[in-house]
Amino acid sequence: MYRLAVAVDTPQHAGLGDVLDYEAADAWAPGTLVRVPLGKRETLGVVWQADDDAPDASAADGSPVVLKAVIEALGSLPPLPPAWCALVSFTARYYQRALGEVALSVLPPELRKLDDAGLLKRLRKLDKALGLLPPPAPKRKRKSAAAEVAQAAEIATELAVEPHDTPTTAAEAPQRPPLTPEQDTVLASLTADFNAAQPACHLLHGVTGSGKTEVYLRAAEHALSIGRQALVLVPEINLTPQLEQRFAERFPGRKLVSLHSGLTAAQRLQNWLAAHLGHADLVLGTRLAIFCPLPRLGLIVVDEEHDPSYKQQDGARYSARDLAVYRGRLERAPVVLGSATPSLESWQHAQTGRYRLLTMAQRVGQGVLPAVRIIDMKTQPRPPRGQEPPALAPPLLAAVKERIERGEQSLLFLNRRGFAPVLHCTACDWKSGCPHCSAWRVFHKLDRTLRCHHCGFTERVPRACPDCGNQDIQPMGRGTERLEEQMAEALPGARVARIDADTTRLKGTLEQQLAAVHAGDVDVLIGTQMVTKGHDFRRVTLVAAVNPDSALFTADFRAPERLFATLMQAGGRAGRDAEAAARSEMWVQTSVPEHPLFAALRKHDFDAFAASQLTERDMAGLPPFSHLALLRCEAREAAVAEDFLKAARDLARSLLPAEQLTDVMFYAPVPPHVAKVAGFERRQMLVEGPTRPLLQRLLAVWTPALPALRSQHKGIVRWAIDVDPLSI
Ligand SMILES: Nc1ncnc2c1ncn2[C@@H]1O[C@H](COP(=O)(O)OP(=O)(O)OP(=O)(O)O)[C@@H](O)[C@H]1O
Ligand SMILES: [Zn+2]
Repeated sequence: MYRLAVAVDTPQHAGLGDVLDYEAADAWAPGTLVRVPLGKRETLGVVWQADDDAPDASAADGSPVVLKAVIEALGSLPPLPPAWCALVSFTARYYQRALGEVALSVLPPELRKLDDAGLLKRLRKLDKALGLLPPPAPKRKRKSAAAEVAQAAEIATELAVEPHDTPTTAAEAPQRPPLTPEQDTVLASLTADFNAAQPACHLLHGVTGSGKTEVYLRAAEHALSIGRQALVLVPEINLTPQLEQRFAERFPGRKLVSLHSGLTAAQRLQNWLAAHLGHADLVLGTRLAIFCPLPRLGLIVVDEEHDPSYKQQDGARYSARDLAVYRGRLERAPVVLGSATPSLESWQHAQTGRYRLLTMAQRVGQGVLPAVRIIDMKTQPRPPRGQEPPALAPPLLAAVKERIERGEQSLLFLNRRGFAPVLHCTACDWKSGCPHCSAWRVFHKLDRTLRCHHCGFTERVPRACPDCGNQDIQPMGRGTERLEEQMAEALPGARVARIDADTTRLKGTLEQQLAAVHAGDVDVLIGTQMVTKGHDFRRVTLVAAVNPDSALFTADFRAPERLFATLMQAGGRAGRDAEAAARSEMWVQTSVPEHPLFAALRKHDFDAFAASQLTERDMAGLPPFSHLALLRCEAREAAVAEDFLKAARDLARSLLPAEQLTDVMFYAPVPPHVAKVAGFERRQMLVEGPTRPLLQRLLAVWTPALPALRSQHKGIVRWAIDVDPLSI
């Protein structure tokens, strides 16, 4: 019998250690999926280590330990590669989570339901879909570890590593535009790096419309041409269909799969299998795709690398962008981080030479960036008493009308969905608060509901004020739904459309709506962030940020960086067609026009903006000049949450060696932006270390001590550590 150390998803902080030992008749290779008993359940695990030499274990007191037996190995599947195990180990360690939790959470959920026979069926189905010969039926009984390893290797070679004969000849040669000189330079630098002993991480800083996607396509083409696989990450699911289409057109006859949360469980498993077995040449996906095993990985692209959605916001709060850099090093694959507005972290790495900076400063063709107009809302004429100001200042409305007359499109960006962010009573000043959260409930007019965007609590809009019975309750402020209504009124005859999370709930609607925009069936498009990223709109010549200020008035030190990126991205949707570029405009309505970010925006000067922000960060000792972790917790009562955080701080101080006590800074526990959600008070405490290793050393001793501390603080319902937190 063999002893296998297996990673299983034990409850968080159960104190069971990282892996559990089981016995098996075969020494299954590390990375093999197994079904094992856990308590009364049967669960999926990943073999982490197989020990040939220690069949009889004994406890510290000398009595033999009785190990539970592995129920079944999913031997039809080649083991997950060592690089996958290494990436998962690193993620667990760095982000302070249990190994098994990370390992299991990044596998397709469908795998948990399958036994080996079921898995074999899926594999057969996949082979049939790909027109491949069925794999040899793996022997169920294995005789020795050596035979097992040999067989695994055999299966791996047969299934995974051999490139498959794909009917490339039948496919029409795709159209490839000749590269611009900038693209050419960038690409030469990238392709040269494929031969490097240790390929670099590249930061591709290319203005919007400079043709970054074309660079990704060519780099992927190079990777494929040398028999490797390419992994391309995008921030949002809604960008995958478009990119998928561009890649599919460019690589006819190649197998391309996508991985994102919008797929059905069965699709996700199929695509993951195709990648893991090496059948897929290209994998396109959102952040979860960073964990997709790829036996021939040769290139990782992270598009819009600055985008916050690369950070997972629950469970293991990993940054897929940062893990891409790590994975590239691990698997010796070049990494390309692309953005028109890189994160200041990546930008700083490029300045210090840790990343290789590649620049594309010109738009493709004769394209120029839109002229930026900042409207000072303080100087706009005041509306009559009791009325709200119009959504668009008069000069902006006139500019939109002009576009409509010319048959051009305008895009109005408002990052707030619903009709109005709050309803209020004109008599007693009642407001539509959420009873469970410290937030307003948003008025959605279409279905006449009040909805909390934090806990989901939804009610019909009351006919009269719940407090005083007054019938006159009014919307305050403006969301996309209301903006759409107001634009339809202000622009009679215009075709106004709206794209946000509410209009795109049904599968396929987003694609339809975008197609209508591309086809020119829309004059004025209203949307949230969703429409500002990545889209290659050819008819848009005016983009307006209707109310961007709210993004600035938060305590988060990244607020200006984020708003600048959002506005640059949004502006980047205008004038993408060279012919119309010269008359394209980006309008910004703000009551703080003096903010330096608007001056930089007007000049499209990312470098200057980044330099000034970095100086401020350096002076304030904020990232990237320091490293942060955030301890969050929730309790019914705020005092309980605060006491826990204070106790955790004292504990951390006691764990730090005396000479480092002054290096690590603990901020006071504070409520986050929304302090109460679904009835629980949230509090958080920021820990700041001068270097990553120092902070990591503290976390490595601190986190394991927190479960015991929590049990002394009875009211704590949840706690978690967020390493490199993005929103504070
Ligand atoms: N070498 C080229 N010759 C002609 N057209 C090109 C070339 N490269 C890219 N294009 C076209 O230019 C447009 C903009 O390119 P692309 O979408 O790749 O820009 P981008 O840098 O990714 O922009 P964004 O950051 O705004 O998403 C696309 O329509 C693309 O097809
Ligand atoms: Zn709520």
